[in-house]
Amino acid sequence: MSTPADVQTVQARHAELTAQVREHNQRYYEQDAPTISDFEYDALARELRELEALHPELLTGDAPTLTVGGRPSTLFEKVRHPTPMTSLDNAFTDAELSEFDDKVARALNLKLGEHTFTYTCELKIDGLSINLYYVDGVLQWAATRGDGETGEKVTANVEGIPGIPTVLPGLKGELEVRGEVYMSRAAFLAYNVAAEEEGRPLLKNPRNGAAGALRQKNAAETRRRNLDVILYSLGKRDGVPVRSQWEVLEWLRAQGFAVSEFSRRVEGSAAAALYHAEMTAKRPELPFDADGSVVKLDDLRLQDEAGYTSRAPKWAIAYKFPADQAQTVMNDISIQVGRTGKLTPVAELQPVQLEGSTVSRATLHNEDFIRGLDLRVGDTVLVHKSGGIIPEVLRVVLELRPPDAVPYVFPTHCPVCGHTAERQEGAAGTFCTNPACPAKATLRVQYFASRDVLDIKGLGERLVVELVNSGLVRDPADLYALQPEQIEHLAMGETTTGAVRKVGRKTADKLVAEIEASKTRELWRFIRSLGLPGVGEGTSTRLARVYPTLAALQAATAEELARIPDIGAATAEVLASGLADPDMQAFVTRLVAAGIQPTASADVQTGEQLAGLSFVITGTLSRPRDSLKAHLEAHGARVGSSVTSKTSYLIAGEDGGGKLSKASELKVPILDEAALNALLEERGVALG
Ligand SMILES: NC(=O)c1ccc[n+]([C@@H]2O[C@H](COP(=O)([O-])OP(=O)(O)OC[C@H]3O[C@@H](n4cnc5c(N)ncnc54)[C@H](O)[C@@H]3O)[C@@H](O)[C@H]2O)c1
Ligand SMILES: [Zn+2]
Repeated sequence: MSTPADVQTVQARHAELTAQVREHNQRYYEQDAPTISDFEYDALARELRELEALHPELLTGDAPTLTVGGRPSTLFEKVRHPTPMTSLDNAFTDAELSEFDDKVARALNLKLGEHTFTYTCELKIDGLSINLYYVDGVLQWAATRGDGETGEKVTANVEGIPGIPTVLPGLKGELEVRGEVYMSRAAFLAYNVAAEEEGRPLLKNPRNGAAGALRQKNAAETRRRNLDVILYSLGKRDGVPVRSQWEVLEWLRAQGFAVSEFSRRVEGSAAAALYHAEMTAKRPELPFDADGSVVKLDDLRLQDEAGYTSRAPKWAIAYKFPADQAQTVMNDISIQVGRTGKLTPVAELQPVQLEGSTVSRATLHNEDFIRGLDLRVGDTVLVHKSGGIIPEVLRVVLELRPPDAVPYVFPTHCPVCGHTAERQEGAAGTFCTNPACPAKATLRVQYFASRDVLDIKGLGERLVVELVNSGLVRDPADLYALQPEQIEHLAMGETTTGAVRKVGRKTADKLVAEIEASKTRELWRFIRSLGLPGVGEGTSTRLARVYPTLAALQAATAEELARIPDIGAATAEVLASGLADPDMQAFVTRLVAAGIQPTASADVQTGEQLAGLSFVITGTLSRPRDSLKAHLEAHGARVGSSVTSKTSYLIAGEDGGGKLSKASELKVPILDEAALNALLEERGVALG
């Protein structure tokens, strides 16, 4: 018998949990911005379900335990799913999986212990569900799950995702194909590396990256995230000859849909548990984030017979993986100084096992990241592996904070050289202000020589440290003055017995030859080597298309730079001031004096030499305007009819008229015919 006091606490706890689950649902499904991890969420939802099972009188019709997902966003057109999209119930142990097996038997009125079901086991991909709707074999729309009844139409955002055929020849009637849109770990990590380098916000995790990309209106950003899809089930399926889940997967594959290679058909729930154990072991090396396996009754007829609860099928269960996060103590925060002089804080952790490896450090990105988490030395923290690879601090376990822990004060001086460190306007990072900081010099030279920049073979990290420490090299331009006799006696590393290994004459000769050969690398590599904030491979390539030499780039103004596609006004400002910096000017001058001779970028192909440029033509020229227009367009340029701030050049013949004043007002450079011909020649475009 429960006392009134018990009833009150149960009611209070129920109300509290209901409010929490509702709030986290909204953050997760509607705002794509969860504030707790899935494991913490699952624990809350589970407690709530258990409470409701014990006290069914607490259960109301609008309980979050009975609903699916969140409200569809008003940003998108809404669409009703022909058949509802459901969620999945969870299991966390082998015992719970076996309970599920019994429940299925009961739902089918079979005697316990006298059945062995065939199951199809799949990975539960951590992405966003999608419904693809076809009529007579033609894709009509793609929609998110939304609240299960009504989703958001995101057809344009799935275009270009490999593995979604838009036409299925020979099919009549209605078809719904369901699956998961996700960001692969590789795409996620690549996105974040570029974002960090270019100063854009980082993605929290692949599922967030996919959800954000699918549910937004900027198609360019969606493409940038390189989404993938895996399809795994059918809703309406007029005329599709399948009798089992396994046949559904085979049919989908035969139609050209992207299908998982990790699925398996097994006999009995013990074999399903084995599949789960195998996948748990495989998890760290999967190409995508997965949060469990899904065990589905294979026979579609039996599925129909078993039926659904209000939110999930009775014939399938999500068997969740154990937590991929760990709790540990942060002993200290250390500071690393990077190539740009950026001070990066790093969490020094009490070593902890996480997904098969020992984690003892995690990047903390910058001062704001630490402040956002209110991270203090001595705190207990939750860590996980971002993209399955990079250790990251998720949050502080506040209940375990030592009473004497104080807020972290970010250093005001460079830990390597002792000069002042400052935060720059508009940037998240704090930078060492000493242009001659040895940490910077070493990393700048290492960066310059690295494979993605000048690609100088044989110039390893250790050797660069020696070159900087011996005073031979203070910046990358010094490399070009090196002589073999200066290098041959330097240490290059240790032998297996611990003795110092010298460079030696032969290697020194080879290295000097490699350095010499790098003088004619593609221009974009030299642009990238300048280490301008926010300039990765993409931006370097775009800049190399517009500016034929480093000197031309150096003279670029912010207005000019802002005209280049994908470079915004803010980036243009940062670039222009970076280029105008006296140290940068001196460095470029020294590079040029060292005799570099950059070649046109290899990715510029015939037909693309003028890509990124937009022209307006005015006045009378020596050739017909139409033919000039066609010629420019044939090489990738755009030719507009009126001068705007995005126009790269105004080509002016005799009697240019009003467009000339417009161009000078907007500071658009004006080319006469001779200047145009010079530009074309520079780009390797025939005069036409
Ligand atoms: N962190 C938070 O604040 C928060 C809040 C709400 C929900 N969540 C998380 O969201 C999930 C619960 O949401 P849910 O309702 O989408 O249920 P679910 O993710 O547990 O299961 C249903 C979904 O699994 C997906 N799925 C992936 N692979 C599948 C496969 N092979 N076969 C069938 N389905 C497959 C489908 O999209 C389906 O809709 C949990 O992981 C939960 O932790 C987290
Ligand atoms: Zn310094």
